[in-house]
Amino acid sequence: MHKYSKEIPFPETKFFTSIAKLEEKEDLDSVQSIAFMGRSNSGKSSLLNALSNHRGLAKVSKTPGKTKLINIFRTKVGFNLIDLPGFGYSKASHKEHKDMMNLLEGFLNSWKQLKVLFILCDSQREFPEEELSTIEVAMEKKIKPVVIRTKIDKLNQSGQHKVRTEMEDAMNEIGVPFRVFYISATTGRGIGELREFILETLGIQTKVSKVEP
Ligand SMILES: Nc1nc2c(ncn2[C@@H]2O[C@H](COP(=O)(O)OP(=O)(O)OP(=O)(O)O)[C@@H](O)[C@H]2O)c(=O)[nH]1
Ligand SMILES: [Mg+2]
Repeated sequence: MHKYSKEIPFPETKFFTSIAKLEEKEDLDSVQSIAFMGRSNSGKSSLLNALSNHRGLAKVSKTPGKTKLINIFRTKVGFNLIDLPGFGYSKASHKEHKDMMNLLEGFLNSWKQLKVLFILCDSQREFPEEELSTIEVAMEKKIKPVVIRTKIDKLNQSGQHKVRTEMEDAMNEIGVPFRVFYISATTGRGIGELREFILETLGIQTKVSKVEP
């Protein structure tokens, strides 16, 4: 049994593989998995790097639509961190958007050991209806949906307050509470708390055993 402290929780997260289609998944979904979905440019790859404390792990880009494949990273304790392709970037055609949404839906339908679906949304943007429906879809499928409002460093106090209110309204709209994290991959805000949540949800022991003096 690996024992991690909260401060250094995902050491040795490594790139495992990429797949373009769900038909290629074979038994990749036989270990516990958490996935990150969200619009292009919402900060999925940046968050993965911040969580694993590994700057160059997932490719970060100023050009939206960088991550087109399902990128699978694996931690030493054997769980998958999945960087899903971003959707909804302006240059994508209608067909590309549809294909991407089908891929994401197929993912939710077929990935066996998916424990948490993180839905990322840039704090500077309004929370979209499509993401709200995704929360409901995940709940129906008994996958825990968790919203992550990213790039919180870009907002002042009143802006942050507005984002919190927006999420309260979203919960009222669907009538079921869900967990929300407010994070910044740039300053590290909320990252520790998020790590703790992930490890607890996956049942991975977070306490480091005391070494005898
Ligand atoms: N200020 C700030 N910028 C951020 C933060 N997280 C990401 N960014 C920036 O946002 C842009 C997009 O980040 P990515 O992590 O590549 O976004 P993505 O969701 O993986 O995008 P796709 O791969 O296109 O789907 C980059 O320019 C990042 O540097 C953050 O917490 N704060
Ligand atoms: Mg990306």
